[in-house]
Amino acid sequence: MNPAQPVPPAGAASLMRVEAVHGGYGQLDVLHGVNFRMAPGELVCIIGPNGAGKSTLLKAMVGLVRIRSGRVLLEDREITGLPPAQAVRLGICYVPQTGNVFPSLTVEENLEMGAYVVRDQSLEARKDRVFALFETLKEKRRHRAGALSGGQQQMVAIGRALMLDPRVLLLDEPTAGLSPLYTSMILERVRAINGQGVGVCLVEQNARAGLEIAHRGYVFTQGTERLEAPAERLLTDPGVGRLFLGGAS
Ligand SMILES: Nc1ncnc2c1ncn2[C@@H]1O[C@H](COP(=O)(O)OP(=O)(O)OP(=O)(O)O)[C@@H](O)[C@H]1O
Repeated sequence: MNPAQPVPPAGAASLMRVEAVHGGYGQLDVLHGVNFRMAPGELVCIIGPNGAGKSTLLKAMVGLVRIRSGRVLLEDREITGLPPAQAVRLGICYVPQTGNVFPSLTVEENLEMGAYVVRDQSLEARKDRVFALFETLKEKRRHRAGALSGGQQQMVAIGRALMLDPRVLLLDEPTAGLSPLYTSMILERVRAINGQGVGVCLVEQNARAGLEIAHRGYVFTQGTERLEAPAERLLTDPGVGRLFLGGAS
Protein backbone atom coordinates (compact mmCIF):
# COMPACT_ATOMS: atom_id res chain seq x y z
CA MET A 1 0.00 0.00 0.00
CA ASN A 2 2.15 2.84 -1.24
CA PRO A 3 0.93 6.42 -1.48
CA ALA A 4 0.15 7.42 -5.04
CA GLN A 5 1.96 10.70 -4.56
CA PRO A 6 5.72 10.90 -5.05
CA VAL A 7 7.74 11.65 -1.95
CA PRO A 8 8.51 15.37 -1.96
CA PRO A 9 12.25 15.81 -2.51
CA ALA A 10 14.43 16.45 0.51
CA GLY A 11 15.06 20.15 0.92
CA ALA A 12 11.77 21.08 -0.79
CA ALA A 13 10.01 24.14 0.58
CA SER A 14 8.39 23.27 3.87
CA LEU A 15 4.74 23.74 4.65
CA MET A 16 5.28 23.44 8.37
CA ARG A 17 8.43 23.30 10.44
CA VAL A 18 9.32 22.88 14.09
CA GLU A 19 12.83 23.88 15.10
CA ALA A 20 14.48 22.86 18.37
CA VAL A 21 11.28 23.24 20.39
CA HIS A 22 11.36 22.85 24.15
CA GLY A 23 8.06 23.16 25.97
CA GLY A 24 5.24 21.48 27.80
CA TYR A 25 2.80 21.96 30.65
CA GLY A 26 3.26 24.41 33.51
CA GLN A 27 6.87 24.27 34.62
CA LEU A 28 7.34 20.80 33.13
CA ASP A 29 9.00 20.44 29.75
CA VAL A 30 7.81 17.45 27.76
CA LEU A 31 9.39 18.38 24.44
CA HIS A 32 13.18 18.43 24.52
CA GLY A 33 14.48 20.11 21.39
CA VAL A 34 12.08 18.66 18.83
CA ASN A 35 12.64 19.14 15.10
CA PHE A 36 9.96 18.32 12.58
CA ARG A 37 9.13 19.26 9.01
CA MET A 38 6.34 18.67 6.56
CA ALA A 39 6.61 19.48 2.87
CA PRO A 40 3.59 20.68 0.88
CA GLY A 41 1.38 17.72 0.02
CA GLU A 42 3.19 15.40 2.40
CA LEU A 43 1.70 12.83 4.76
CA VAL A 44 3.95 12.42 7.79
CA CYS A 45 3.36 9.78 10.47
CA ILE A 46 4.75 10.03 14.00
CA ILE A 47 5.08 6.83 15.99
CA GLY A 48 6.58 6.05 19.38
CA PRO A 49 5.74 4.77 22.85
CA ASN A 50 3.14 6.22 25.22
CA GLY A 51 4.27 9.43 26.84
CA ALA A 52 6.91 10.22 24.18
CA GLY A 53 5.41 13.65 23.53
CA LYS A 54 3.71 12.99 20.19
CA SER A 55 0.40 14.59 21.15
CA THR A 56 2.22 17.43 22.86
CA LEU A 57 4.05 18.21 19.63
CA LEU A 58 0.75 18.49 17.75
CA LYS A 59 -0.58 20.79 20.48
CA ALA A 60 2.57 22.90 20.28
CA MET A 61 2.08 23.28 16.52
CA VAL A 62 -1.40 24.67 17.03
CA GLY A 63 -0.67 26.88 20.04
CA LEU A 64 -2.17 24.69 22.76
CA VAL A 65 0.94 24.21 24.88
CA ARG A 66 3.62 26.57 26.08
CA ILE A 67 6.77 26.72 23.96
CA ARG A 68 9.73 27.76 26.09
CA SER A 69 12.22 27.98 23.26
CA GLY A 70 12.50 27.11 19.58
CA ARG A 71 10.25 28.03 16.68
CA VAL A 72 7.18 26.85 14.79
CA LEU A 73 6.81 28.05 11.21
CA LEU A 74 4.05 27.84 8.64
CA GLU A 75 5.89 28.20 5.35
CA ASP A 76 8.21 31.10 6.16
CA ARG A 77 5.97 32.73 8.74
CA GLU A 78 6.85 32.23 12.40
CA ILE A 79 3.75 31.21 14.37
CA THR A 80 5.38 30.18 17.66
CA GLY A 81 2.87 30.62 20.48
CA LEU A 82 0.15 32.00 18.22
CA PRO A 83 -3.31 31.51 19.84
CA PRO A 84 -5.11 28.41 18.51
CA ALA A 85 -7.91 30.45 16.90
CA GLN A 86 -5.36 32.28 14.79
CA ALA A 87 -3.58 29.07 13.85
CA VAL A 88 -6.94 27.76 12.61
CA ARG A 89 -7.47 30.93 10.57
CA LEU A 90 -4.09 30.34 8.95
CA GLY A 91 -5.28 26.90 7.89
CA ILE A 92 -3.90 24.59 10.58
CA CYS A 93 -6.60 22.27 11.91
CA TYR A 94 -6.07 19.88 14.80
CA VAL A 95 -8.24 16.87 15.65
CA PRO A 96 -7.61 15.71 19.23
CA GLN A 97 -7.76 12.08 20.18
CA THR A 98 -10.79 12.31 22.47
CA GLY A 99 -13.64 14.69 23.17
CA ASN A 100 -13.62 15.76 19.57
CA VAL A 101 -17.36 15.90 18.82
CA PHE A 102 -20.25 17.80 20.37
CA PRO A 103 -22.28 14.73 21.45
CA SER A 104 -25.64 16.46 21.83
CA LEU A 105 -25.48 18.13 18.40
CA THR A 106 -26.36 16.37 15.16
CA VAL A 107 -23.71 15.36 12.66
CA GLU A 108 -24.69 18.29 10.47
CA GLU A 109 -24.55 20.76 13.36
CA ASN A 110 -21.11 19.44 14.29
CA LEU A 111 -19.90 20.10 10.77
CA GLU A 112 -21.39 23.58 10.80
CA MET A 113 -19.57 24.31 14.07
CA GLY A 114 -16.36 23.62 12.18
CA ALA A 115 -17.13 26.48 9.83
CA TYR A 116 -18.62 28.97 12.27
CA VAL A 117 -16.19 31.64 11.04
CA VAL A 118 -17.41 31.22 7.45
CA ARG A 119 -19.87 33.96 6.62
CA ASP A 120 -20.48 33.31 2.93
CA GLN A 121 -22.80 30.98 1.00
CA SER A 122 -20.29 28.14 0.85
CA LEU A 123 -21.56 26.20 3.87
CA GLU A 124 -23.63 23.67 1.90
CA ALA A 125 -20.82 23.09 -0.59
CA ARG A 126 -18.38 22.54 2.27
CA LYS A 127 -20.73 20.01 3.89
CA ASP A 128 -21.22 18.26 0.55
CA ARG A 129 -17.46 17.87 0.20
CA VAL A 130 -17.32 16.19 3.62
CA PHE A 131 -20.31 13.99 2.76
CA ALA A 132 -18.58 12.95 -0.47
CA LEU A 133 -15.64 11.74 1.59
CA PHE A 134 -17.68 10.18 4.40
CA GLU A 135 -20.91 8.90 2.88
CA THR A 136 -22.01 7.44 6.21
CA LEU A 137 -22.19 10.94 7.63
CA LYS A 138 -24.61 12.00 4.93
CA GLU A 139 -26.93 9.15 5.85
CA LYS A 140 -26.64 10.07 9.51
CA ARG A 141 -26.65 13.84 9.12
CA ARG A 142 -29.62 14.28 11.45
CA HIS A 143 -28.39 11.83 14.10
CA ARG A 144 -26.86 13.05 17.35
CA ALA A 145 -23.08 12.67 17.15
CA GLY A 146 -23.01 11.13 20.63
CA ALA A 147 -25.14 8.24 19.38
CA LEU A 148 -22.67 7.25 16.64
CA SER A 149 -20.02 4.55 16.85
CA GLY A 150 -16.44 5.51 17.71
CA GLY A 151 -15.36 5.27 14.08
CA GLN A 152 -18.26 7.40 12.91
CA GLN A 153 -17.51 9.99 15.59
CA GLN A 154 -13.94 10.12 14.33
CA MET A 155 -15.31 10.80 10.84
CA VAL A 156 -17.37 13.68 12.27
CA ALA A 157 -14.28 15.11 13.98
CA ILE A 158 -12.17 14.90 10.83
CA GLY A 159 -15.06 16.18 8.73
CA ARG A 160 -15.47 19.16 11.03
CA ALA A 161 -11.79 20.02 10.61
CA LEU A 162 -12.18 19.79 6.83
CA MET A 163 -14.99 22.35 6.83
CA LEU A 164 -12.38 25.12 6.87
CA ASP A 165 -10.39 23.73 3.94
CA PRO A 166 -7.22 23.38 5.99
CA ARG A 167 -3.75 23.47 4.49
CA VAL A 168 -2.41 21.41 7.38
CA LEU A 169 -4.33 18.69 9.20
CA LEU A 170 -2.96 17.42 12.51
CA LEU A 171 -4.55 14.12 13.55
CA ASP A 172 -3.97 12.64 16.98
CA GLU A 173 -4.51 8.88 16.92
CA PRO A 174 -7.65 8.90 14.78
CA THR A 175 -7.90 5.09 14.93
CA ALA A 176 -7.54 4.71 18.72
CA GLY A 177 -9.94 2.07 19.98
CA LEU A 178 -11.40 1.34 16.54
CA SER A 179 -12.00 -2.06 14.95
CA PRO A 180 -9.59 -3.17 12.19
CA LEU A 181 -12.32 -2.40 9.63
CA TYR A 182 -12.84 1.16 10.83
CA THR A 183 -9.08 1.63 11.27
CA SER A 184 -8.40 0.87 7.60
CA MET A 185 -11.44 2.90 6.53
CA ILE A 186 -10.28 5.97 8.45
CA LEU A 187 -6.67 5.66 7.27
CA GLU A 188 -7.81 5.23 3.68
CA ARG A 189 -9.80 8.47 4.00
CA VAL A 190 -6.80 10.21 5.56
CA ARG A 191 -4.81 9.22 2.52
CA ALA A 192 -7.59 10.55 0.26
CA ILE A 193 -7.56 13.90 2.12
CA ASN A 194 -3.80 14.08 1.63
CA GLY A 195 -4.33 13.18 -2.03
CA GLN A 196 -6.35 16.40 -2.32
CA GLY A 197 -3.22 18.35 -1.40
CA VAL A 198 -3.66 18.78 2.37
CA GLY A 199 -0.46 18.34 4.38
CA VAL A 200 -1.19 15.73 7.05
CA CYS A 201 0.65 14.95 10.26
CA LEU A 202 -0.69 11.74 11.72
CA VAL A 203 0.16 10.50 15.21
CA GLU A 204 -0.63 6.82 15.13
CA GLN A 205 -0.47 3.94 17.62
CA ASN A 206 -1.25 1.53 14.77
CA ALA A 207 2.30 2.28 13.74
CA ARG A 208 2.59 -0.09 10.82
CA ALA A 209 -0.76 0.93 9.32
CA GLY A 210 0.08 4.60 9.79
CA LEU A 211 3.49 4.29 8.13
CA GLU A 212 1.95 2.33 5.27
CA ILE A 213 -0.03 5.38 4.14
CA ALA A 214 2.71 7.91 4.93
CA HIS A 215 5.49 9.41 2.83
CA ARG A 216 7.79 9.97 5.78
CA GLY A 217 7.86 9.00 9.41
CA TYR A 218 9.32 10.04 12.74
CA VAL A 219 10.02 7.84 15.72
CA PHE A 220 9.62 9.74 18.97
CA THR A 221 10.94 8.73 22.37
CA GLN A 222 11.35 10.75 25.54
CA GLY A 223 10.22 14.05 24.13
CA THR A 224 12.23 14.20 20.95
CA GLU A 225 12.56 12.70 17.49
CA ARG A 226 15.02 9.79 17.50
CA LEU A 227 14.65 8.79 13.87
CA GLU A 228 13.34 10.40 10.74
CA ALA A 229 13.17 8.57 7.41
CA PRO A 230 10.98 7.75 4.43
CA ALA A 231 8.11 5.62 5.74
CA GLU A 232 9.14 2.64 3.61
CA ARG A 233 12.56 2.64 5.21
CA LEU A 234 11.11 2.69 8.73
CA LEU A 235 8.78 -0.16 7.79
CA THR A 236 11.70 -2.34 6.74
CA ASP A 237 14.15 -1.31 9.47
CA PRO A 238 14.64 -4.38 11.72
CA GLY A 239 15.22 -2.27 14.86
CA VAL A 240 12.11 -0.18 14.29
CA GLY A 241 10.17 -3.33 13.46
CA ARG A 242 11.24 -5.07 16.67
CA LEU A 243 10.73 -2.09 18.97
CA PHE A 244 7.77 -0.24 17.48
CA LEU A 245 5.97 -2.37 14.90
CA GLY A 246 5.40 -5.56 16.84
CA GLY A 247 8.09 -7.58 15.08
CA ALA A 248 9.85 -7.64 11.72
CA SER A 249 7.82 -6.83 8.60
N1 LIG B 1 -2.26 18.33 30.20
C1 LIG B 1 -1.13 17.83 30.69
N2 LIG B 1 -0.59 18.31 31.83
C2 LIG B 1 0.58 17.81 32.31
N3 LIG B 1 1.28 16.82 31.71
C3 LIG B 1 0.79 16.30 30.59
C4 LIG B 1 -0.44 16.78 30.01
N4 LIG B 1 -0.66 16.06 28.88
C5 LIG B 1 0.35 15.19 28.76
N5 LIG B 1 1.23 15.34 29.78
C6 LIG B 1 2.46 14.58 29.97
O1 LIG B 1 3.31 14.81 28.87
C7 LIG B 1 4.02 13.62 28.51
C8 LIG B 1 3.84 13.38 27.03
O2 LIG B 1 2.47 13.12 26.79
P1 LIG B 1 1.89 13.01 25.31
O3 LIG B 1 0.41 12.82 25.45
O4 LIG B 1 2.38 14.11 24.48
O5 LIG B 1 2.57 11.66 24.82
P2 LIG B 1 2.22 10.75 23.58
O6 LIG B 1 3.50 10.38 22.95
O7 LIG B 1 1.20 11.40 22.72
O8 LIG B 1 1.61 9.48 24.30
P3 LIG B 1 0.28 8.64 24.02
O9 LIG B 1 0.62 7.74 22.89
O10 LIG B 1 0.08 7.90 25.30
O11 LIG B 1 -0.83 9.61 23.71
C9 LIG B 1 3.48 12.52 29.41
O12 LIG B 1 4.40 12.31 30.44
C10 LIG B 1 2.19 13.07 29.93
O13 LIG B 1 1.93 12.59 31.22
